[in-house]
Amino acid sequence: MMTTFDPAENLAALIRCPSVTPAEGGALTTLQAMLEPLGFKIERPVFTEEGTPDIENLYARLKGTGPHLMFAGHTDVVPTGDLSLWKHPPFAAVIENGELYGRGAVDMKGGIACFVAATARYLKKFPDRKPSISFLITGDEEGPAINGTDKLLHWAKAKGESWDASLVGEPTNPDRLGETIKIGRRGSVTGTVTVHGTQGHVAYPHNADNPVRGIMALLNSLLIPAYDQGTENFQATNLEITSIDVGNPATNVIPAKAIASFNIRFNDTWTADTLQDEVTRRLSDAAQDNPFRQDKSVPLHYELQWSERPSHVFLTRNDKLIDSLNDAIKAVTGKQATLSTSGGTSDARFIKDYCPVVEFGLVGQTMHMANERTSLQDLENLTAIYEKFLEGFFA
Ligand SMILES: N[C@@H](CCC[C@H](NC(=O)CCC(=O)O)C(=O)O)C(=O)O
Ligand SMILES: [Zn+2]
Ligand SMILES: [Zn+2]
Repeated sequence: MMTTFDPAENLAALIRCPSVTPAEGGALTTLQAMLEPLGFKIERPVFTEEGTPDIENLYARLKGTGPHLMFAGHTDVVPTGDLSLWKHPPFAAVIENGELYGRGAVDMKGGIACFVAATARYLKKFPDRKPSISFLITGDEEGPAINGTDKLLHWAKAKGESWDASLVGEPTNPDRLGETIKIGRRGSVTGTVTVHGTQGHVAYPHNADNPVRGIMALLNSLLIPAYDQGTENFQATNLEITSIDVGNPATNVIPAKAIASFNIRFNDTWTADTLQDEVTRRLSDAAQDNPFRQDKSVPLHYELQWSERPSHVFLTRNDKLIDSLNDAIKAVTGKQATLSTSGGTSDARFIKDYCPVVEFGLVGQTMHMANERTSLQDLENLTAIYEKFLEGFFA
């Protein structure tokens, strides 16, 4: 039987499972082995959808009386990237100088490890209480997120489950534990622009049509002017160009086409639809008025494609939940957390339709990077915060 009181041991066991989306990698089995001895009943539904990988998920349920708290998160992790950049192998869970290294250490196997340790400690401290707790954990958050939390919530509700509150353990703190609670997230859309030109000799550009000249003006129009100045609850909308590709190894050939991808994180000035309309309009205007193209008699030939389903902007602010979480944070760290909607999106966007939800986890500085790591002290403190939160929730 696993001992689950130590968050660092829990995290090390989870990190040793190479669960890069969509692989389960043993992570859910390891979590199951931690939760079963605590009295949880475990189910492992697999969801499928054409065109996406099958995904394993886990729903663990401790039936009790009173309100029902859902701990939510994901065991899948992003790829390691270049292994030579890692000080320690990404799935070895090495501890050095009080820090535990490994892919998923903060995003977000660390949060799950602390959920488990806090629950184990709480149950030991109050053996006569019968709290109602569930773990809703997916293996598809970092990927398309189609066979994960969204379907798991629907599946559990269809079985008669309902929740009074949810705590998501994503790494919400930028620098220090206790700084930030997330109360919503920006939206996200991803697009690709392809400009078709005419390949030719670089010394005879009049016989060719250079698509790089075309795409420069299109991309410029996507960056300037700014989309907005930010709103009460959200940062300004931001577009990042993530790739520009012409597939051209030669220095004396004008390429036939240029392809660029971009991602926009947007605030509540926009919906995904209105933002996509704005992008379409900007591209159309820039295609007609392009200072870089020499022969403007031929219209610029380009196409725009949207990839993935958009993530919508949302707010989850629930003052009662925030106050009780802040009480726990203050008791452990002495800090009063500020409320934020910055950073990436999260599965709270699905949970908010079922119950009040709040997000709080480790320090996220190294998430998705080489040498992802967390301090052991933060793991202890986060466990203490979650335990205090449980005490308040079930008081
Ligand atoms: N591609 C997926 C969702 C991807 C979610 C991902 N979230 C994070 O990295 C969390 C970071 C944070 O907590 O700030 C993202 O924002 O890209 C989909 O579209 O469904
Ligand atoms: Zn995450
Ligand atoms: Zn992530």
